Amino acid sequence: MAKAKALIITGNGTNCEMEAAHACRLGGFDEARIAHISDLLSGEIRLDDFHFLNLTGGFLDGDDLGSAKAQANRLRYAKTQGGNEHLFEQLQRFIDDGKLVLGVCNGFQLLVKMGLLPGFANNGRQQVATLTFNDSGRFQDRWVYLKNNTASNCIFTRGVEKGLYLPIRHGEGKFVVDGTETLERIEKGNLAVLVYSDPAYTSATMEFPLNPNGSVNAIAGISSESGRIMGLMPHPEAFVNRIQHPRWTRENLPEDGDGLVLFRNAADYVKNDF
Ligand SMILES: NC(=O)CC[C@H](N)C(=O)O
Repeated sequence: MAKAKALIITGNGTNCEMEAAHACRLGGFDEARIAHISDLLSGEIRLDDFHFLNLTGGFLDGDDLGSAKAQANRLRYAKTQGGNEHLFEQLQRFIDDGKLVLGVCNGFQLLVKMGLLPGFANNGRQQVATLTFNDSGRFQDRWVYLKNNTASNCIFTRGVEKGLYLPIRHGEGKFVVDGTETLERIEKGNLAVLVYSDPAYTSATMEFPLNPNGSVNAIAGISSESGRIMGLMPHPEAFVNRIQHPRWTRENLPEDGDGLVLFRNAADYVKNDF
Protein backbone atom coordinates (compact mmCIF):
# COMPACT_ATOMS: atom_id res chain seq x y z
CA MET A 1 0.00 0.00 0.00
CA ALA A 2 0.90 3.67 -0.24
CA LYS A 3 2.35 5.39 2.80
CA ALA A 4 -0.04 5.89 5.70
CA LYS A 5 -0.28 9.64 6.13
CA ALA A 6 -1.63 11.61 9.06
CA LEU A 7 -2.36 15.33 9.04
CA ILE A 8 -2.46 17.47 12.16
CA ILE A 9 -3.97 20.92 11.79
CA THR A 10 -2.39 23.74 13.75
CA GLY A 11 -2.90 27.51 14.07
CA ASN A 12 -5.38 29.96 15.61
CA GLY A 13 -4.62 28.67 19.11
CA THR A 14 -4.20 24.91 18.89
CA ASN A 15 -1.69 23.12 21.06
CA CYS A 16 -0.66 19.43 21.41
CA GLU A 17 0.18 19.15 17.69
CA MET A 18 3.72 17.91 18.37
CA GLU A 19 2.39 15.28 20.76
CA ALA A 20 -0.30 14.24 18.27
CA ALA A 21 2.29 13.89 15.49
CA HIS A 22 4.53 11.86 17.79
CA ALA A 23 1.61 9.60 18.74
CA CYS A 24 0.77 9.07 15.05
CA ARG A 25 4.35 8.02 14.24
CA LEU A 26 4.53 5.80 17.31
CA GLY A 27 1.20 4.23 16.32
CA GLY A 28 2.56 3.29 12.91
CA PHE A 29 1.92 6.17 10.51
CA ASP A 30 4.69 6.63 7.96
CA GLU A 31 4.16 10.35 7.90
CA ALA A 32 2.64 12.81 10.36
CA ARG A 33 2.44 16.27 8.88
CA ILE A 34 1.67 19.32 10.97
CA ALA A 35 0.07 21.98 8.78
CA HIS A 36 -1.24 25.45 9.53
CA ILE A 37 -4.92 26.01 8.81
CA SER A 38 -3.90 28.84 6.45
CA ASP A 39 -2.12 26.32 4.25
CA LEU A 40 -5.35 24.37 3.89
CA LEU A 41 -7.31 27.51 3.15
CA SER A 42 -4.73 28.63 0.58
CA GLY A 43 -4.98 25.26 -1.12
CA GLU A 44 -1.29 24.51 -0.53
CA ILE A 45 -2.19 21.48 1.58
CA ARG A 46 -5.03 19.24 0.49
CA LEU A 47 -6.89 16.83 2.70
CA ASP A 48 -7.09 14.41 -0.22
CA ASP A 49 -3.39 13.61 0.24
CA PHE A 50 -3.90 12.19 3.75
CA HIS A 51 -5.70 9.29 5.43
CA PHE A 52 -6.06 10.44 9.00
CA LEU A 53 -7.04 13.92 10.17
CA ASN A 54 -6.16 15.00 13.70
CA LEU A 55 -7.94 17.96 15.24
CA THR A 56 -5.96 18.67 18.36
CA GLY A 57 -6.61 20.32 21.65
CA GLY A 58 -6.00 23.96 22.39
CA PHE A 59 -7.67 27.29 22.74
CA LEU A 60 -8.85 28.04 19.22
CA ASP A 61 -9.60 31.74 18.86
CA GLY A 62 -9.12 32.11 22.60
CA ASP A 63 -12.36 30.17 23.24
CA ASP A 64 -14.25 33.32 22.20
CA LEU A 65 -17.92 32.67 21.35
CA GLY A 66 -17.51 29.28 23.07
CA SER A 67 -14.65 26.87 22.50
CA ALA A 68 -13.98 26.04 18.82
CA LYS A 69 -17.10 27.86 17.61
CA ALA A 70 -15.27 30.38 15.42
CA GLN A 71 -13.07 27.69 13.87
CA ALA A 72 -16.16 25.55 13.25
CA ASN A 73 -17.63 28.39 11.20
CA ARG A 74 -14.31 28.95 9.46
CA LEU A 75 -14.10 25.32 8.39
CA ARG A 76 -17.77 25.16 7.46
CA TYR A 77 -17.93 28.28 5.33
CA ALA A 78 -14.44 29.28 4.15
CA LYS A 79 -13.50 28.72 0.54
CA THR A 80 -10.02 27.58 -0.37
CA GLN A 81 -8.17 30.22 -2.34
CA GLY A 82 -7.52 29.59 -5.98
CA GLY A 83 -10.20 26.95 -6.06
CA ASN A 84 -13.92 27.27 -5.82
CA GLU A 85 -14.11 24.52 -3.28
CA HIS A 86 -15.17 25.01 0.29
CA LEU A 87 -12.82 23.41 2.77
CA PHE A 88 -15.85 21.64 4.18
CA GLU A 89 -16.44 19.95 0.82
CA GLN A 90 -12.89 18.56 1.00
CA LEU A 91 -13.62 17.40 4.51
CA GLN A 92 -16.88 15.78 3.46
CA ARG A 93 -15.07 13.96 0.63
CA PHE A 94 -12.37 12.86 3.07
CA ILE A 95 -15.07 11.35 5.26
CA ASP A 96 -17.00 9.81 2.35
CA ASP A 97 -13.78 8.19 1.14
CA GLY A 98 -13.76 6.18 4.36
CA LYS A 99 -10.87 8.04 5.98
CA LEU A 100 -10.42 8.67 9.69
CA VAL A 101 -10.92 11.77 11.84
CA LEU A 102 -9.96 12.13 15.49
CA GLY A 103 -10.85 15.23 17.49
CA VAL A 104 -9.26 15.62 20.89
CA CYS A 105 -10.62 18.12 23.42
CA ASN A 106 -10.76 21.39 21.43
CA GLY A 107 -10.84 19.13 18.35
CA PHE A 108 -13.85 17.26 19.77
CA GLN A 109 -15.57 20.58 20.45
CA LEU A 110 -14.81 21.51 16.84
CA LEU A 111 -16.30 18.32 15.39
CA VAL A 112 -19.45 18.71 17.46
CA LYS A 113 -19.85 22.38 16.57
CA MET A 114 -19.33 21.66 12.87
CA GLY A 115 -22.12 19.10 13.18
CA LEU A 116 -19.87 16.19 12.18
CA LEU A 117 -20.39 14.50 15.54
CA PRO A 118 -22.61 12.72 16.15
CA GLY A 119 -23.41 13.67 12.54
CA PHE A 120 -27.13 12.95 12.53
CA ALA A 121 -29.14 15.85 11.19
CA ASN A 122 -29.00 17.19 7.65
CA ASN A 123 -26.35 14.74 6.46
CA GLY A 124 -24.04 15.60 9.32
CA ARG A 125 -24.17 19.32 8.76
CA GLN A 126 -26.29 20.43 11.67
CA GLN A 127 -25.17 20.82 15.24
CA VAL A 128 -27.28 18.71 17.63
CA ALA A 129 -25.00 18.71 20.67
CA THR A 130 -22.39 20.88 22.33
CA LEU A 131 -19.65 20.91 24.92
CA THR A 132 -20.28 23.56 27.50
CA PHE A 133 -18.86 24.85 30.78
CA ASN A 134 -17.90 22.27 33.39
CA ASP A 135 -20.42 22.00 36.23
CA SER A 136 -17.67 23.09 38.63
CA GLY A 137 -17.44 26.40 36.77
CA ARG A 138 -13.68 25.89 36.67
CA PHE A 139 -11.04 24.63 34.33
CA GLN A 140 -10.33 21.01 35.29
CA ASP A 141 -6.91 19.45 34.95
CA ARG A 142 -6.77 15.85 36.20
CA TRP A 143 -6.64 12.18 35.17
CA VAL A 144 -9.84 10.23 34.55
CA TYR A 145 -10.96 6.62 34.15
CA LEU A 146 -12.84 5.94 30.92
CA LYS A 147 -14.96 2.86 30.53
CA ASN A 148 -14.96 1.57 26.98
CA ASN A 149 -18.22 0.58 25.29
CA THR A 150 -17.21 -2.76 23.80
CA ALA A 151 -20.40 -2.89 21.70
CA SER A 152 -19.27 0.19 19.77
CA ASN A 153 -17.99 -0.13 16.19
CA CYS A 154 -15.49 2.69 16.71
CA ILE A 155 -12.26 1.99 14.82
CA PHE A 156 -10.08 3.80 17.36
CA THR A 157 -11.02 1.82 20.46
CA ARG A 158 -10.94 -1.63 18.88
CA GLY A 159 -9.60 -4.23 21.26
CA VAL A 160 -9.82 -2.06 24.39
CA GLU A 161 -11.08 -4.55 26.94
CA LYS A 162 -12.07 -2.46 29.92
CA GLY A 163 -11.07 1.15 29.71
CA LEU A 164 -8.43 3.81 29.48
CA TYR A 165 -6.78 6.08 32.02
CA LEU A 166 -6.08 9.48 30.44
CA PRO A 167 -5.61 13.13 31.38
CA ILE A 168 -8.18 15.87 30.80
CA ARG A 169 -7.61 19.62 30.78
CA HIS A 170 -10.57 21.72 29.82
CA GLY A 171 -13.03 24.39 30.87
CA GLU A 172 -15.83 23.40 28.50
CA GLY A 173 -16.10 19.63 28.59
CA LYS A 174 -19.70 19.05 29.59
CA PHE A 175 -21.36 17.15 26.73
CA VAL A 176 -25.02 18.03 26.28
CA VAL A 177 -27.52 17.35 23.49
CA ASP A 178 -30.49 19.15 21.98
CA GLY A 179 -33.06 16.64 23.23
CA THR A 180 -33.91 13.11 24.29
CA GLU A 181 -34.12 11.87 20.70
CA THR A 182 -30.47 12.65 20.05
CA LEU A 183 -29.41 11.09 23.32
CA GLU A 184 -31.40 7.93 22.61
CA ARG A 185 -29.86 7.60 19.18
CA ILE A 186 -26.38 8.01 20.68
CA GLU A 187 -27.04 5.40 23.35
CA LYS A 188 -28.87 2.89 21.14
CA GLY A 189 -26.23 3.17 18.45
CA ASN A 190 -23.48 2.57 21.01
CA LEU A 191 -21.92 5.85 19.93
CA ALA A 192 -21.00 6.85 23.48
CA VAL A 193 -17.68 5.08 23.18
CA LEU A 194 -16.04 6.30 26.37
CA VAL A 195 -17.75 7.29 29.61
CA TYR A 196 -16.24 8.64 32.82
CA SER A 197 -16.16 5.76 35.29
CA ASP A 198 -14.91 4.36 38.57
CA PRO A 199 -11.27 3.18 38.67
CA ALA A 200 -12.32 -0.45 38.04
CA TYR A 201 -14.16 0.55 34.84
CA THR A 202 -17.38 -1.07 36.07
CA SER A 203 -19.90 1.72 35.58
CA ALA A 204 -20.39 5.23 34.31
CA THR A 205 -20.39 7.90 36.98
CA MET A 206 -21.79 11.40 37.42
CA GLU A 207 -19.75 11.83 40.60
CA PHE A 208 -17.20 14.64 40.65
CA PRO A 209 -14.23 14.51 40.15
CA LEU A 210 -14.40 11.07 38.49
CA ASN A 211 -16.74 12.80 36.08
CA PRO A 212 -14.90 16.12 35.82
CA ASN A 213 -17.54 18.17 34.02
CA GLY A 214 -21.06 16.77 34.54
CA SER A 215 -21.48 15.44 30.99
CA VAL A 216 -24.88 13.91 30.29
CA ASN A 217 -24.74 10.12 30.78
CA ALA A 218 -21.09 10.63 31.76
CA ILE A 219 -20.14 10.86 28.09
CA ALA A 220 -16.44 11.57 27.54
CA GLY A 221 -16.15 10.58 23.89
CA ILE A 222 -18.43 9.66 21.01
CA SER A 223 -18.07 8.29 17.52
CA SER A 224 -20.01 8.67 14.30
CA GLU A 225 -22.27 5.83 13.19
CA SER A 226 -19.57 4.80 10.70
CA GLY A 227 -17.09 4.39 13.61
CA ARG A 228 -14.51 6.39 11.64
CA ILE A 229 -14.95 9.79 13.26
CA MET A 230 -14.24 10.01 16.96
CA GLY A 231 -14.11 12.89 19.40
CA LEU A 232 -13.15 12.81 23.06
CA MET A 233 -12.36 15.30 25.79
CA PRO A 234 -9.43 13.35 27.33
CA HIS A 235 -6.02 13.48 25.65
CA PRO A 236 -4.82 10.13 24.27
CA GLU A 237 -1.71 11.73 22.72
CA ALA A 238 -0.61 12.78 26.21
CA PHE A 239 -0.22 9.19 27.41
CA VAL A 240 1.63 7.10 24.88
CA ASN A 241 4.51 6.00 27.10
CA ARG A 242 4.51 4.81 30.71
CA ILE A 243 6.71 7.68 31.91
CA GLN A 244 3.84 10.10 31.21
CA HIS A 245 1.74 8.36 33.87
CA PRO A 246 1.54 10.37 37.13
CA ARG A 247 2.71 7.38 39.22
CA TRP A 248 5.16 5.78 36.79
CA THR A 249 7.98 5.67 39.33
CA ARG A 250 5.82 3.79 41.84
CA GLU A 251 3.69 1.48 39.72
CA ASN A 252 4.66 -1.37 37.50
CA LEU A 253 3.22 -0.24 34.19
CA PRO A 254 3.32 -1.57 30.64
CA GLU A 255 5.64 0.28 28.26
CA ASP A 256 2.80 1.77 26.18
CA GLY A 257 0.53 4.43 27.60
CA ASP A 258 -3.23 3.84 27.34
CA GLY A 259 -3.70 6.47 24.64
CA LEU A 260 -1.45 4.81 22.08
CA VAL A 261 -4.06 2.22 21.10
CA LEU A 262 -6.16 4.87 19.33
CA PHE A 263 -3.30 5.83 17.03
CA ARG A 264 -2.21 2.23 16.50
CA ASN A 265 -5.75 1.22 15.53
CA ALA A 266 -5.95 4.18 13.16
CA ALA A 267 -2.65 3.23 11.50
CA ASP A 268 -3.67 -0.44 11.22
CA TYR A 269 -7.00 0.53 9.69
CA VAL A 270 -5.36 2.79 7.11
CA LYS A 271 -2.74 0.18 6.23
CA ASN A 272 -5.38 -2.50 5.71
CA ASP A 273 -7.87 -0.35 3.84
CA PHE A 274 -5.87 1.96 1.60
N1 LIG B 1 -7.24 21.22 26.27
C1 LIG B 1 -8.15 21.73 25.46
O1 LIG B 1 -8.19 21.42 24.26
C2 LIG B 1 -9.10 22.73 26.05
C3 LIG B 1 -10.27 23.04 25.17
C4 LIG B 1 -10.98 24.33 25.50
N2 LIG B 1 -10.11 25.46 25.35
C5 LIG B 1 -11.53 24.24 26.90
O2 LIG B 1 -10.96 24.79 27.82
O3 LIG B 1 -12.52 23.59 27.11
